[in-house]
Amino acid sequence: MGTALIYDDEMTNYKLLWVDSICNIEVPERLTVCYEALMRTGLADRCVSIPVREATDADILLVHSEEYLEAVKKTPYMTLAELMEFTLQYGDVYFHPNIYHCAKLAAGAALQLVDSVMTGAVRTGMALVRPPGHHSMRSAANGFCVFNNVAIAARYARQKYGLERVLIVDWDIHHGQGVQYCFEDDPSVLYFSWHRYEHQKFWPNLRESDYDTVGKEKGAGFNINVPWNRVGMRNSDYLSVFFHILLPVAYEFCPDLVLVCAGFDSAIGDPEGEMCASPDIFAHLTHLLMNLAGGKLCAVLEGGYNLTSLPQSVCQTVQTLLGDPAPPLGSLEGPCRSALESLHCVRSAHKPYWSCLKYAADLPASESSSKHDKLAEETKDKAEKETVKEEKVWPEPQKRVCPPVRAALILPDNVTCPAGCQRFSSTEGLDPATISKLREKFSKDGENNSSLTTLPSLVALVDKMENHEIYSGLALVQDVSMAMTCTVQHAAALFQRKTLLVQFSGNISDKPIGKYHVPVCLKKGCGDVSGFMHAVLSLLLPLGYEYDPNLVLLVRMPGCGIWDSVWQQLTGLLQGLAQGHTLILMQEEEKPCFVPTVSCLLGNAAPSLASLCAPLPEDTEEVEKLRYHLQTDWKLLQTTVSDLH
Ligand SMILES: CC(O)(O)NCCCCN
Ligand SMILES: [Zn+2]
Repeated sequence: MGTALIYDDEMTNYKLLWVDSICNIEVPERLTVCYEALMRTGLADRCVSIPVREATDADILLVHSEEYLEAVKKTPYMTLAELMEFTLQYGDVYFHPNIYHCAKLAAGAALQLVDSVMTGAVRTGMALVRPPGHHSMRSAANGFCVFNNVAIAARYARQKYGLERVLIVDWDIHHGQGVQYCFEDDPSVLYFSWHRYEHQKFWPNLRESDYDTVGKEKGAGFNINVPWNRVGMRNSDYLSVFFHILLPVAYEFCPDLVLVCAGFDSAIGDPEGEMCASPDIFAHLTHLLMNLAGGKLCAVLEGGYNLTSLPQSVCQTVQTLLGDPAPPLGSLEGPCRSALESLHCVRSAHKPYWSCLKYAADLPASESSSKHDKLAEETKDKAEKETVKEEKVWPEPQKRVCPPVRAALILPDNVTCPAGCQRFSSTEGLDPATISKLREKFSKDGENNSSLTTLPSLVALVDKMENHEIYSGLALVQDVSMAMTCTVQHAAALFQRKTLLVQFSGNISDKPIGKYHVPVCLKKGCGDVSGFMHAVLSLLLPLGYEYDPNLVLLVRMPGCGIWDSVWQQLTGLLQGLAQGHTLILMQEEEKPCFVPTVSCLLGNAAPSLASLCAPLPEDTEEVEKLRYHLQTDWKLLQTTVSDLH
């Protein structure tokens, strides 16, 4: 299924009409540079273009009050002086005779996106809109926002499609307090936001933007605030929060739909965020959310004020929605101390509400309230001394080209090759010496068992992945451990190759734990979905991202007992690594589950898991023990400040 792109240049037809040094960054060019970039790169043509529509009064009243709507309705007829007067009652926002019209289009665009995803016309999509929405409240415009586009979309989706659970991920660098207020007592909408906070010294300076605001009454636990108390956060800081807070909670919440407040002022170069995450991080943030809710993901533009990193980030997001391989992120160095403090505080604040955080560490002693206020005082003094904003530079994101063959399969002759895949058996390009060497190395006691015949094809397949002719592969073989040994040895022999080998077997590994050997023994083996997903999200993914392999080898030993649904989630998630070069080895008898596996290799979303229950205590302790043991080597495994040595 396709990816929707919703945009209309009518939303560029309003702008600031007077001098205002706060609002002057919210310019029409924000939309035009994004749309032009999507056109120039050919990404727009690959999307399904869905027209905008005006949100109706009923749509807007899902979130806003009648008096507010009536007041905004008067703005098209106001003189300049009246517009300025009208604006004064709100914070950090401006009005224009045409902004009401554009605000209806922005909200309507989000609703069109929800409709096209929920009706199955497309699987995912992005709405390029302005004015943004996540600061606007029931009866107030705020922070360049007039109507709360995403909050309206969430209410609309729940009402029209009877959804039980909606996840809102707000990666804009500002706290969407309007969204928080809207759903803070509502357990059916989980709102996650990270935001520049600097101990309340950054706009909108709200005490309730801190990590200890977790939601009210029935909504307790369903509001997650991650404050960034320093600027300069990088890719590792963002990924740590996804691996150790958002993803475990999101999988436990098990949403029917994912809405993203896609603000890109969290990217490097933005004057508001002053962060250092590269535009291609949004390819990974998007990818990591795409296997939730059966892939139903709607991204709606919020902020983003650097006219270079904004379009780059938008293109990275759309290209991932289209299924192109995620770019390599280069060396990740682990979260900085301040990010680790925030991570630690958020996990401990939400410990009572989420079983995946049941074993999270308690609040660090330093977070006692007196320390909290003192720190706020200190930071205020520092923040008041106007710091000069240095000009940031960053490399143009790397071109992401999808290899001509999306999935190559090595199959026994009697197994049909599913549509969209290519049967692979050629050993062309392999010199005979290699083939005979494989034979003598792997043939046991002379018998010429047929699994020998697949080895040269496997070697040839790895070579074609190496030079990006093939995206991913799968082999149904007779002897999976021989195939594994051969593949690992060959891949290791290739220049500069790092192979992440993930092996699923029923029996316990005897080799000791090491930096490059991590046996995870779960009490019920791969059969326990929540224990398994816990290990994948908080151990395997961080390890894999930090290792940054060129190849991911997934080996399913016979009788490992892994559930197909979990196997598909894993296959989907791991395609964020190695530019999607995933090679799967399975025993021939496992034929029944190879078609759903192939579906994930083809970029289709994995089916949603059921809501995860608590992992077994033994399994959580096993994962925590491994994490603790390995985090000196692998910094992305850290989750508490005490982890810093
Ligand atoms: C949409 C948004 O979050 O980027 N708006 C930021 C407003 C900043 C006002 N100082
Ligand atoms: Zn913002």
